[in-house]
Amino acid sequence: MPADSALPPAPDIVRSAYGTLVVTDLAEARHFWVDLVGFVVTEEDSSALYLRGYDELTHHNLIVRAGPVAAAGALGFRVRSDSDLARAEAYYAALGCRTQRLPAATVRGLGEVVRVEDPLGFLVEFFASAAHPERLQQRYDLRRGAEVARLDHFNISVPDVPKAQAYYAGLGFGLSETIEDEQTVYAAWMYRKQTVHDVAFTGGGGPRLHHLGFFAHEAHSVLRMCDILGSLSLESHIERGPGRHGVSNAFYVYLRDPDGHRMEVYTSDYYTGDPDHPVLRWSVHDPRRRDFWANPVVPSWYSDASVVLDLDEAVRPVTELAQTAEVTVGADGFTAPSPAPPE
Ligand SMILES: O=S(=O)(O)c1ccc(O)c(O)c1
Ligand SMILES: [Fe+2]
Repeated sequence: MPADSALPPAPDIVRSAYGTLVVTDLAEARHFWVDLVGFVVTEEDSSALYLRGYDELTHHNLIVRAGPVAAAGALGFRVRSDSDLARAEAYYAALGCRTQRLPAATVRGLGEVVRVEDPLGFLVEFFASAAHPERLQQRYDLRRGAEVARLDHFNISVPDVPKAQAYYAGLGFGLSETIEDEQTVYAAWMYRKQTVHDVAFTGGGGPRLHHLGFFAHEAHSVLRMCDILGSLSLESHIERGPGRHGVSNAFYVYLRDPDGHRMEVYTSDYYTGDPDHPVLRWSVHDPRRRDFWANPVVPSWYSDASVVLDLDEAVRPVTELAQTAEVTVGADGFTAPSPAPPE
């Protein structure tokens, strides 16, 4: 990767805005994401759903589209202006990445989009303009399920966390929290909007999408989501939690959709907008880091993630973890952690 100084200016990314999931049964997926979780349908046709949360003022936070293999498609970032689309093309070309400029409305509800295979192997899309559907922020009468407000973050599984951290730092992302020891950074959380993260890295085989994090305003929405699934004997969709994260301080639950794609209902993290915002570094030996009450992290949360597509819709090969695995070191409630080093 060329030194940052040799690169043209990076696009000005405002926030993580939408994820794209390929599902093998669209009707089954619609039941999960719309009927159960409660997303609003902005538009739909026989091949795709365009879904948004109740706070989202652009066209969608999630595209769910039918395909032969369950996989993650593009991760969508909002950029500040149209000129950032040209910046994105030049920036990624200088990184040696394949890019495409898509005419307006190629991605439903958006203006022109620059689609890129990024250096970590993920498909990302940059958009500056979007349609504004009906504003639903105060339509409490319509809210259902987890009452999802908007997309909050992408969590990606990567074989080399420091490489991912350096790449996103080059895009101007701030660092809010890490999990580390003297030898390794096991996970990191980075942001453009002024909260804990727009993107986070989980050490593991990659490129894979670990989860899409969706913000809800109230902790009771996390609990209500779990109660709804229990009432319907669909508790198998609940993978991890509910609980309180150590990192981010958010209250959370993780669900798996019918194809195994992971989503998080996430609420109550914190502000990171000051220029000197200090990084919070967690010891990998601290059992409270991933669940503040030290409830165990289930093994599947570390092992499972969604494969990702490239510009040609082919599934990307997965490179195995290239650093020490957190589960072999950390206190996760299911492995005997190695003794903490002497103080
Ligand atoms: O499990 S962690 O506390 O590390 C965590 C923190 C924030 C997240 O969004 C997440 O998915 C996981
Ligand atoms: Fe998350």
